[in-house]
Amino acid sequence: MSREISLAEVKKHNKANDLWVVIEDKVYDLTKFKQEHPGGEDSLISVAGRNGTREFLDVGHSQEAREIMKKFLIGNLAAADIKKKGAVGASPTADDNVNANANANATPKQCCILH
Ligand code: HEM
Repeated sequence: MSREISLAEVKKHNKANDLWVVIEDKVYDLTKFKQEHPGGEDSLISVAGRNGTREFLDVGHSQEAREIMKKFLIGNLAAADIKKKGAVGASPTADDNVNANANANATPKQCCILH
């Protein structure tokens, strides 16, 4: 179950009879589940082909619901699409800093006599 699926791919499955949803960076095929969903078909159709994490969490789904959803997991949201979502306020990681320092040490100091 480690298939990577892009958001663009998820968007193609945005219909009642072809219904994929992203929840917490995982992709679910809920086409067959929608008739069984205690919250009704319409709620799932309303998030078809997109990220439904907020809607899913707003309901406060039970642990039982979380068990059921595992059966419909088809893959993980592609890393590139996860990053896009969380890009706000991004700061350099510790690794970036280590590399920056390493480079600073490795590179001879520039002469500023012309500036
Ligand atoms: C794989 C995904 C999902 C599964 C397995 C699932 C399962 C369930 C289950 C078992 C319940 C009964 C209450 C509970 O046990 O929490 C429920 C209720 C409900 N679900 Fe979902 N659900 C899923 C996704 C969603 C999404 C994406 C939405 C909204 C867009 C949604 C909206 C609702 C609503 C509105 C209820 C009714 C809550 C109530 O009656 O108070 N569900 N769901």
